[in-house]
This record gives sequence, structure tokens and C-alpha cells, in this order.
Amino acid sequence: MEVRLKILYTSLCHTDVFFWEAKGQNPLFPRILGHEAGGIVESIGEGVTDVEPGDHVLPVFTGECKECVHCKSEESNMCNLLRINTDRGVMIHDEKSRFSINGKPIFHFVGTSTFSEYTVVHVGCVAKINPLAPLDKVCVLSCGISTGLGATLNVAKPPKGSTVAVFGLGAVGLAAAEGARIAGASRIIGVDLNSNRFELAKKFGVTEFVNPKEHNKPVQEVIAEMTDGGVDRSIECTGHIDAMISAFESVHDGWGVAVLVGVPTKDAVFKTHPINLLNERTLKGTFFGNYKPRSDLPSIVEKYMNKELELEKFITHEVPFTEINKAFDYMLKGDGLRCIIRMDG
Ligand SMILES: NC(=O)c1ccc[n+]([C@@H]2O[C@H](COP(=O)([O-])OP(=O)(O)OC[C@H]3O[C@@H](n4cnc5c(N)ncnc54)[C@H](O)[C@@H]3O)[C@@H](O)[C@H]2O)c1
Ligand SMILES: CCCCCCO
Ligand SMILES: [Zn+2]
Ligand SMILES: [Zn+2]
Repeated sequence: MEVRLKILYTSLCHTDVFFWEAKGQNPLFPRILGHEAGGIVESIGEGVTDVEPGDHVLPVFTGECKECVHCKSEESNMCNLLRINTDRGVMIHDEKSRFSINGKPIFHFVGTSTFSEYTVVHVGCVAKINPLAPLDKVCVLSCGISTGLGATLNVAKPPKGSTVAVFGLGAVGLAAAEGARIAGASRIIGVDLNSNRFELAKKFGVTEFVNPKEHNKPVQEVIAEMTDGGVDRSIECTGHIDAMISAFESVHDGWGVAVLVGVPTKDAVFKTHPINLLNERTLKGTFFGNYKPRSDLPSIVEKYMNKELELEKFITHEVPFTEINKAFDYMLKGDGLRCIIRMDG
């Protein structure tokens, strides 16, 4: 059930950085990071029937076996067999790694490990896509852009004309904002500690900006004042617990819905007074925007091919693989959105 992929393009998501730093995550080294990518099937293993060598594919950090109760549910993408597991550094079939140096194993990362010219993944973690789709563009759909878009369209579901706040204006957050724009939100309020994000955010429909550092009161109070009691929907895309709590407490009582997307540190605790829930605010979360990777990704790629979805505006840098550290530098400096890493260089 495994396939070997030749990775042509990969890009850096902040999740890679969090697990590379391993400050708030369990360390598991040496491991090959990377999970947002595009490539071609180089060879297939026993049991594989859905793809064949030469197919263009997107690997995904959370898979779809199509057999379990989650895969058969219309509401869940949390596959029992292949759902995301950040602490597993081996393949599920034999609990061994497919990578080694001098006989010593190198661990996998979320079943993808795309910072490599070749990688091995479970076929359930591979979405076969239109071979005409440019892999250096659609690779960003294999994580961040689909996640942000889906967090809004599939999970927050803002009604037309509603108000939406997006916390964290990186690629994932701006994909969430794009989802709000597509859904017809009347106001999209961007929240970020880095005011340099605000200019670029305008391209994604963000029209109002709040930097929590510029206020001497909690940002949820600032947003409540701006919106007569709170926004209808909020999406958090930062990975920081303070922003998660603020995103929840910034939605309107009675009907507001907050969606958590950011990857929390292992010791994070979500603290809010229960009355904030009793007042009929709803708190949700999502991996991969609730998309089923193999079933849904091909049609999202088609939306891009049909010019119903823009991806170029999420791509701000490109480097050869030999200069991958520049991608980390850009992200750690908050410079740009997605940096494409070309595996041919
Ligand atoms: N749930 C999922 O399936 C999924 C998928 C992809 C990424 N993620 C997570 O989404 C988050 C965003 O990823 P990204 O690649 O867009 O990262 P990014 O670094 O490009 O963007 C994050 C943004 O959040 C801002 N920020 C940080 N702390 C903040 C705070 N307290 N208040 C307001 N803004 C704050 C940063 O300034 C930055 O602009 C990360 O935590 C990543 O791990 C989750
Ligand atoms: C808990 C890790 C979630 C990772 C999502 C892919 O960026
Ligand atoms: Zn990611
Ligand atoms: Zn399943």
C-alpha cells in the first residue's frame, strides 16, 4: 500500500518550522520534514491500484483510507487509519522507516517527508490530480491553502454578508480570508502582531486590521467594539494559545462560531470561562480544512485550472533545494507567504 514519489516542488508551512524547532512539540530526530508538495509517482508497491507510475500527485499529511467510519462519514476527514500523527516517524505497515544513512534510520514526518528528492508514502495519503496542473503552483494546495480555505468554507461557514475575523495573516490565514471573500462576507478583519502583513492581506479581501500590540485592552474587546458585540465567525491561524482564546472570545454571543486551525504547543491549555460557551458561542477546530484529501483535492485543483481559485498570490518566494534554509529564514522573519522549494536545484 505504499508508493514512492519523485518530489518536484515542495514548500514550507509553519508546521514544519514548529517541528524543526521542537520547542513546543515532541522532538523526533533525525527526520525528514516537509509535507506541502507536488510530485510524480515513481513506483508503486504491493496492493496499490489507485495510482500508477507517472501520475501527478499531491501528498497530504492526513490521509483517507476510504473504508473507515470517518472516511464513510460526510462530516469527517479524520481517517482512523491515516489521520495525522506527528509523533509517528515510521510507516504504519511495518513500523520501519524507508529512509536511512549508513544503515541508521531517518524518521518520517506526518507520513510525507517531502524535503527529499524521493519519498515513500501510504497510497491513502496521495491525491491523484490533473497532470496539466503546474506542480510549482498547486503544491500549496496539499496543506496550507486548502486548510485555510476549508476552515472557512467547510467549518466556519460564514453566511453571505457576515463579519469574519482572521487571526494570523500568513498563508493559511489569508487562505481563510480568501474563503470569507468567496463566501461573500461583508467585513473581513485581519488580526496579526506583524503590521507588515496588512498591505498584502488586502489582496485577499481583508479590509480592516487590528494589531493586538497597539491596544491596551484584549483584542477580543477591540473587535467587540468594532462590530457591536463580536464577529459572526472567526478563524485562528497562528498556533498561539492567546490568539486561539481571543479568536473564540471575539465571536458574537448567540450565534458566533470560532474555528481553530493553528498547531498548539504540546502543553497548551485553552482557558475560557464556561459562560462564554453558555452564551451560545461555538468553538470548532479542523485539520486540512475538513477536506477529504483523495476525494476533494482533485476538484480543488480543477477550480485553480478553471481560474475559479487564485494560487499565485500566495507564492512570494522560490528557492532551489540547496537554499532551503532561506525558506526557513523568510518564515521566521514573517517575510512573505509561501516559498516554493525547487527540488531540481
Ligand atoms: N490544522 C491544520 O490542518 C493546519 C494546516 C496548516 C497549518 N497549520 C497551522 O496554521 C498556523 C499558520 O500557518 P502558516 O504557515 O500560515 O504560518 P505563518 O507563520 O506564515 O503565519 C502565522 C501568522 O500568525 C501571526 N501570529 C503569531 N502569533 C500571533 C498572535 N498571538 N496574534 C496574532 N497573530 C499572530 C504571525 O505574525 C504570522 O503572520 C500554524 O500554527 C500552522 O502550524 C495547521
Ligand atoms: C498537529 C500538526 C498539524 C499539522 C498540519 C499540517 O500543517
Ligand atoms: Zn502544513
Ligand atoms: Zn479512513
